[in-house]
Amino acid sequence: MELASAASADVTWPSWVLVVAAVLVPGLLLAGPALRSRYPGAWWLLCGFPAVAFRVVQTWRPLMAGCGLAVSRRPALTVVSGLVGKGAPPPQPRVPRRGLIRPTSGGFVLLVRLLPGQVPEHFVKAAPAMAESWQVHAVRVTSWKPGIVRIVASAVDPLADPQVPKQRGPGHLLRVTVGALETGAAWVIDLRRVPHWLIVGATRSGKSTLINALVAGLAPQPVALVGIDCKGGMELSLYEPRLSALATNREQAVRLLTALVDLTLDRMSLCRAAHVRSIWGLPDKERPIPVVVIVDEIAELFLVASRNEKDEAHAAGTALIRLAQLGAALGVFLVVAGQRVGSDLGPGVTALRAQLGGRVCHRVADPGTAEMALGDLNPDALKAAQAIAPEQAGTAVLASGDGWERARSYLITEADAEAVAAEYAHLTPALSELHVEP
Ligand SMILES: Nc1ncnc2c1ncn2[C@@H]1O[C@H](COP(=O)(O)OP(=O)(O)OP(=O)(O)O)[C@@H](O)[C@H]1O
Repeated sequence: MELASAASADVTWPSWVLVVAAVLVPGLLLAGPALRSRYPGAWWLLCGFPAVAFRVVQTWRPLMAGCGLAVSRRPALTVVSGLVGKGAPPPQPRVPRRGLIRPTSGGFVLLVRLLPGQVPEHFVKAAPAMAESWQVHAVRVTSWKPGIVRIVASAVDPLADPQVPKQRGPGHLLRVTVGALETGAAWVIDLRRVPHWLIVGATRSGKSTLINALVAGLAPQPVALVGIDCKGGMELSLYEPRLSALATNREQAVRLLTALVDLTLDRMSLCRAAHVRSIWGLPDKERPIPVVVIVDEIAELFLVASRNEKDEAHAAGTALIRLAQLGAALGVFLVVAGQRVGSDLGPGVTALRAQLGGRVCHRVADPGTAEMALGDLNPDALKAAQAIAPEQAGTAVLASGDGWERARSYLITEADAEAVAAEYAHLTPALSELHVEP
C-alpha cells in the first residue's frame, strides 16, 4: 500500500504537458458545441463514435439476454461443467456473434450472426431496446444474408435538417441526390435504375419541395424536362425556362402525352433499325436526348365530371400507361405526383401504379393513398408512412422492390428552383414534336 502511494507520488508530468492540457481541456469544453455543429461528421468520428462503440461492446451480452436473444448452453454440457467445476458458476448463455462495429456518417453499422432457432424478426423486435441501451436516435434491423442481420444505428436524427451538399458539376446523367436517408446516406433518385416514380402526399407534405430538388439536379444535365400541370401550371411554370414543353390543362396534356407516345414509337423504330434493345445501345452521337416527364397532381388528369371529360381522362391515362410501359428503354421517364391517389380515380390509376416502380409516400391525409403507394410493395412501410407528423414536412417513406426506408428531401425552395431553371435555360433542348398549341 505504501509502495503504491510512494510510486504515484513520484510521477511528475513535464510542464509542457500540463500547459497543453490546461489550454486544451477548457478549450474543447468551450468550443465543443460550435465544433460539433460546424463539423458534425468529424465530431462524430472522433468523439461520438468511440463512446457509442464502447457502449455497444459493454452492453452486448446483457442486452441480448434481456431481449431473449441469448440461448442457454446445451443441458448435457451444463451437467458436465457442473460435475467438473464443482461450485463454479453455471456457464454463460450463448449470445449472437457480433461483427466489427463500422462507423457511418452519423451512426454505425454492424452485422450479427443469428444463433440456431433465431430469425431476423426477433432482432427487429429488439431494435427499440438496442436504441435505448446504446443511447442512439434509432436502430434499424434488416436481413443481410441467410443467417445474418444488419444493424444500422443513427446517433442523431439525420432527417432533422439535411444539408444540401456542395454541387460539383452536373453529376451522373439522370441521377440526382434529392435528400438524406435515415441511415445518413444520400437519397439518390437514379432514373436509369428506377425509371418511373409515384410521389404522393397531402397538401404541404413536401411534394413540390422534392420536385424542386429533382428539377434543380436535372436542370444542369443534358436532358429534356417536360411538365404536365393541369392546375393551370401553378406549380411547374416556375421551371418554364428549362422545360421543353408544358401542358397546363387536360386538353393540352392529352395532346402532349400523345406526342410523347409518338416520340417513343419513333425511338423504338430507331433502336430496331440499329439492332439495339434500348437507346443506351446506340452510339453517343445518334442517341436521342432523355426526356423526363413530370406530372403534378395526377387526380387532375383522371377526375371526370362530364362524358367529354371521360374520353379525355381515358386518353390521358392510356397514354401515361403506354409511356410507362415503353419509356424506360427508350429514354422517357415519368415522375407522377399527387395528393390523393386511389382506385376511385378510375381503373387506369391502378394499372399506372403497377408501372411506377419507385414510390415516395409523404404524410398522407387518407390511409388509402398510403396503401396505394406502398401497400403492394411493402405493407410494413404503411405504418411508418402514417406516423409522419405534419411538422416533419419533406419526410417520406421510400419503397421499392428491395425494401423501404425513411428519408427527407433537401429544402429547395421555389425561388431556388426557379433560379436554377433560369440559369440553365440555355440547355433546354428544342423538341418541336412536343409543341402543344395553347
Ligand atoms: N424537405 C423539407 N425540409 C424542411 N421543410 C420542408 C421540406 N419540404 C417541405 N417543407 C416545408 O413544407 C412546406 C410545404 O411544402 P411543399 O410546398 O413541398 O408541399 P406540397 O406537398 O407540395 O403541398 P401542396 O400539395 O399544397 O402544393 C414548404 O414550404 C416548407 O416550409
